[in-house]
Amino acid sequence: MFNTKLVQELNNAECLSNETVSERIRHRLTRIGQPFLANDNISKFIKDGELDELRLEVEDRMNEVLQALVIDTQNDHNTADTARRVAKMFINEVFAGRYQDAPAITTFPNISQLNELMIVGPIKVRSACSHHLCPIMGRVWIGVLPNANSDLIGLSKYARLCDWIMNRPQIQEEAVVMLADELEHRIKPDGLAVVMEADHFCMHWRGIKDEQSVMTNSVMRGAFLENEALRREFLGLRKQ
Ligand SMILES: Nc1nc2c(ncn2[C@@H]2O[C@H](COP(=O)(O)OP(=O)(O)OP(=O)(O)O)[C@@H](O)[C@H]2O)c(=O)[nH]1
Repeated sequence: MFNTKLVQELNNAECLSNETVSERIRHRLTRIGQPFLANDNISKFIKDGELDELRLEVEDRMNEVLQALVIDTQNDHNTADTARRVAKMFINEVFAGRYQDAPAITTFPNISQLNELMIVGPIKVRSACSHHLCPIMGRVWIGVLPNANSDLIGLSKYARLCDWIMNRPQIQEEAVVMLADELEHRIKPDGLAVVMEADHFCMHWRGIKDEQSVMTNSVMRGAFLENEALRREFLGLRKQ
């Protein structure tokens, strides 16, 4: 049961407090025990206008990071505006999948009762690893085995969903599972397969500096798990 008096009191307390916007949002999340890990979406907890405030707060803190790196942002024309650019990039672009609602996905009934394997890909994916915030660049293939009761979604929506999931700090193993969960929930197919193949710049650019290695992982659900021939067909067609 919604306690309107309590909600009102909490809203009043928020208005009166000196909290920063990130503290306000964090308190809303912790109050109800909602996780806010790097690859969680928290859009439902952000009120109108607060994303602009959040961007300004990230800009301030990014400026502090640059100060701590002993970069003279006052006199260096190249970095004078870097904090603002980075904050905008994090909130509006590369981590937007944390702060924005899921893309609108129209579903269509499976009138023709399609029950054949369908493959979409390669879909280009871009993300950043949760450990170093270095880029991850890769490709995804999705296999769907619909049934008569499945909902069909438009082709472009596979790429939009990938974008939404990957525009967060991620690790690849969790990203494929998140993507599979979203697709399964929306399409309700008999089988679902997701394969991701990605370059991790935390390995290429820094650290071990291995240019060659690529990580490939997959999630197989339903018919793709039970039916080896179907799985082989999907993996074979993906290679082509
Ligand atoms: N399993 C997994 N590991 C990842 C992913 N992205 C980056 N990593 C790895 O995460 C690890 C972080 O390891 P740490 O040992 O804590 O960090 P580090 O000392 O900077 O590691 P080095 O990269 O070996 O220098 C590194 O081995 C990365 O290569 C991912 O998507 N999945």
